Amino acid sequence: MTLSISPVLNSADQVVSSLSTQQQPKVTEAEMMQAVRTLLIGLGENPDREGLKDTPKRVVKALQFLTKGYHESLDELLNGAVFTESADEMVLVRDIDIFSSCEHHILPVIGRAHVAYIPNGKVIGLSKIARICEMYARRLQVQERLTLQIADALQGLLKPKGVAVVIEATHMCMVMRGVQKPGSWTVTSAMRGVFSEDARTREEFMNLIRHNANFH
Ligand SMILES: Nc1nc2c(ncn2[C@@H]2O[C@H](COP(=O)(O)OP(=O)(O)OP(=O)(O)O)[C@@H](O)[C@H]2O)c(=O)[nH]1
Ligand SMILES: [Zn+2]
Repeated sequence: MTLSISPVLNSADQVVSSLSTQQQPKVTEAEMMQAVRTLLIGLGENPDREGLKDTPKRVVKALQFLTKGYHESLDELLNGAVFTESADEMVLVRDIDIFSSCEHHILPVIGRAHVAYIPNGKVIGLSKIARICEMYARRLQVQERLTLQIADALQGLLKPKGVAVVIEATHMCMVMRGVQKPGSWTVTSAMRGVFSEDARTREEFMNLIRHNANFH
C-alpha cells in the first residue's frame, strides 16, 4: 500500500498554521518496515528472532497511530458542532489528556491540556475541544506549537472574545535519556483576546485550573 503522508488540510487548518504544509514524499509501508528492520540491526538485534519478527510491522502501525493527526482535519472532527448561543461567560475544559511525540526524538510527551474560551455568539461542542487537542497532539510536536495550534484553531473557528490554553507535560526525552530529570514538567500557555489583554480574566482562568473538582 502506498501512503500519502502529506497532511490533510482545510481552510481552518490553513488559518492555524503553515507549519505542516510541506509536501512529503510518498513511502510504502514495506519501505517503512524495512527502515525499522535496519534500525533493529543497527541496535545489534536479530530482527528475525521470534520476538522481533513482527516488530517492524508493529512499530509502523504504532507510529502511524501516534501521528494520525496528520490525516485529520478540523472540518471533519467538528462535524458541524458549532452552535449559535448568547452565552458569554468563560467555558473551560480542563484536564484533557495529551499523548504527543516530540519531534526531536520521537519520544512521548505526556500531559494535560486546559482550554478555555469566552464565546462571542458561538459555542463549540465540548468534546470537540478535546478532539482538537487530540488532532494536534497526534503529530510530531514541540509543546509550544501544540499549545498555540489549539488556541489558534479555536480562535479561527469561533472568533470568541478570547481563548486560553495551558499545557502541562513531561517529556520522555528529558526523563528516560539525555538530561534524565524524571520529576520535570513543562508548562506552556497561549492567550488570545481578553485572556491576553485583561489580567483579571487570565487570573480567573488560572484559578479555575488550579481548583480541585469535588467529584475527584
Ligand atoms: N522547546 C522545546 N524543546 C523541546 C521539546 N521537546 C524536546 N525539546 C528539546 O529539544 C532539544 C534538542 O536539542 P539537541 O541538543 O539538538 O538534542 P539532544 O542532544 O538530544 O539534547 P538533550 O536532550 O539535551 O540530550 C532538547 O533540549 C530537548 O529537550 C519541546 O516540546 N519544546
Ligand atoms: Zn525530545
